[in-house]
Amino acid sequence: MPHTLKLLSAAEASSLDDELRRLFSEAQLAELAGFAFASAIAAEYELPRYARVLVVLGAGANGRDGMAAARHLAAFGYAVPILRAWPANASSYELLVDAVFGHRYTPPPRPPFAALLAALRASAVPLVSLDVPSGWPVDADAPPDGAALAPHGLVSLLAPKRCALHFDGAHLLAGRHVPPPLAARLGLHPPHFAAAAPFVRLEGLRCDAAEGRCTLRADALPLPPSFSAAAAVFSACISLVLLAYAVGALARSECRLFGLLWRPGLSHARHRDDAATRSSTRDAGL
Ligand SMILES: NC(=O)C1=CN([C@@H]2O[C@H](COP(=O)(O)OP(=O)(O)OC[C@H]3O[C@@H](n4cnc5c(N)ncnc54)[C@H](O)[C@@H]3O)[C@@H](O)[C@H]2O)[C@@H](O)CC1
Repeated sequence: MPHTLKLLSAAEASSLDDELRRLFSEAQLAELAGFAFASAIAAEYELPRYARVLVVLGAGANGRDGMAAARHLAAFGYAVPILRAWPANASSYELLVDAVFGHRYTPPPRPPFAALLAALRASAVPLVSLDVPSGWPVDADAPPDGAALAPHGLVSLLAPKRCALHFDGAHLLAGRHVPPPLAARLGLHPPHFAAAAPFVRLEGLRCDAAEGRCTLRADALPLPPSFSAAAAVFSACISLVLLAYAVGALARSECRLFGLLWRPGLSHARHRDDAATRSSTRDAGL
């Protein structure tokens, strides 16, 4: 069964924020999102290929979480400098991280952000956006125009936003700190995350803008623990049966090779023949 992802509108994303702010402090939210974002980036943009990273921050919570992600990326071994302005050597970086706007952006961009988005758009360095590609209208039914950012990757936070319908690059989902009862109440329906991973790659994702939904191919998701345990037991049983069969076949072929094939009927017959031979030999006085 394919898994249908819940896509949040800007209003639904804001309600989720309000719920989370009742449960966590701002600092906790930043750390949880920052670590999850950084872990997803590190998995998709591995060291040493993407060692030099430029994280571009906005003034809202998306920028705050981007700052925390930058700190975690630095702890993972990436080189993430702290700069006050767009650097002259931006093209020498190996990865750009867009944490300018999240789901509370309303177009069009005001100065100085219009110039910043244009610089990000013009760069040939791979770009990954956090939660929302900055400048994309969150609830848009149509794909963004040609002047919008075209990120290589998108790491959605907690649930993809509606505009993700129009994104067809590498898509990951980060953050699993929505308590399950709250996720159920909001109908978030998150996919299964592997073990303790704070993110999941949305491989096999198919978004249909006309239907207004994104589905994940069932076989592309990590299996829930109960399924993987059952699968492990099942495959162990199959392996044992095959092994036993192979050992039996090998033993039979070895026996044949040395003329030792044991067949109950045959061995009894031989035994009888031997006994008959012995008694006739005795009778004959030999
Ligand atoms: N850590 C967590 O668990 C959570 C983090 N969240 C993050 O917080 C983000 C939402 O944060 P915010 O509500 O602060 O909003 P944003 O981070 O989207 O930024 C809003 C900021 O951008 C400015 N802005 C909006 N439109 C603009 C325009 N046209 N031109 C110039 N400036 C503009 C606003 O004045 C405000 O300062 C989410 O996208 C997500 O990244 C939230 O989803 C809540 C949960």
